[in-house]
Amino acid sequence: GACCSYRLRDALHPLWQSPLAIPGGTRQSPINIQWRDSVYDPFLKPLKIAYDPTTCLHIWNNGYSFLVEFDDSTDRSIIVGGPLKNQYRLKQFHFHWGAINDWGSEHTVDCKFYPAELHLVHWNAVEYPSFEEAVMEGNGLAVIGVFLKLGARHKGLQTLVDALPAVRHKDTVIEFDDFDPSCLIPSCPDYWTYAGSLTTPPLTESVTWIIKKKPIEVDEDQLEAFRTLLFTSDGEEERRMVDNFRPLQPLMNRTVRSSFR
Ligand SMILES: NS(=O)(=O)c1ccc2oc(NC(=O)c3ccccc3)nc2c1
Ligand SMILES: [Zn+2]
Repeated sequence: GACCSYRLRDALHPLWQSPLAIPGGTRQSPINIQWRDSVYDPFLKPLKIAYDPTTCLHIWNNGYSFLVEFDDSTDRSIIVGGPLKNQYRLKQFHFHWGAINDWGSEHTVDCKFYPAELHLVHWNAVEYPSFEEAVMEGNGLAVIGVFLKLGARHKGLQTLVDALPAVRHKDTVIEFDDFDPSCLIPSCPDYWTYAGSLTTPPLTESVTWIIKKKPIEVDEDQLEAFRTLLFTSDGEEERRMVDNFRPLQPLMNRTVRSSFR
């Protein structure tokens, strides 16, 4: 493959005892985005993002990452347009990161890792009654991926970082309200999009991925704050929450489209 031997790394990857391949898996994520192989699609619309900060509920450490969850009982926080035929409701957002700045993202661009990657997870509430139903359907989910790169301190991220000590251990949760995650999304409209899957169990092939071309900048202290979280519960032997990203998966019979020339 372009950057690495997928299967073996996936099968051996400590974090996910995933089978060598998902039975019949033809659209697994993450993937390497080879810029020159992506195909400009002039019919792709701009992505419209409309989040209501009052739908923000809480932050919790689920033992894989830390998630900020939203009230998805109405259409108050949605995305529409882009490659999507329906509007999708925001369910949660979370991050993936490395032990050091040389790696951490799930997707790569021309085989380059970023130190972290943000995922904003949405579900198709037009066609399905719940997230749990949508997660089983090919067009059930839409995840916006945003790369984080080392640079200037990110003011919007800092409110999140300040809350992390309270969710250091697995299965801890704190109330978190009035946060608008659109402050974490670059204003540049350019994105790549492809048909993929969840990158942690259940690994279902239900995700339309929308990967922003431009990264956001965060500083070293903010990345280090992510690395103070733990995979383990209070009282267990501490294991630092780092390298919570899945190995690259084969592109197989897929094309990555770009919204930009
Ligand atoms: N790295 S990923 O591909 O974005 C990814 C991977 C696996 C995921 O499982 C869930 N489940 C919920 O959010 C959920 C939240 C509340 C209730 C039920 C499910 N979201 C995921 C996103
Ligand atoms: Zn993720």
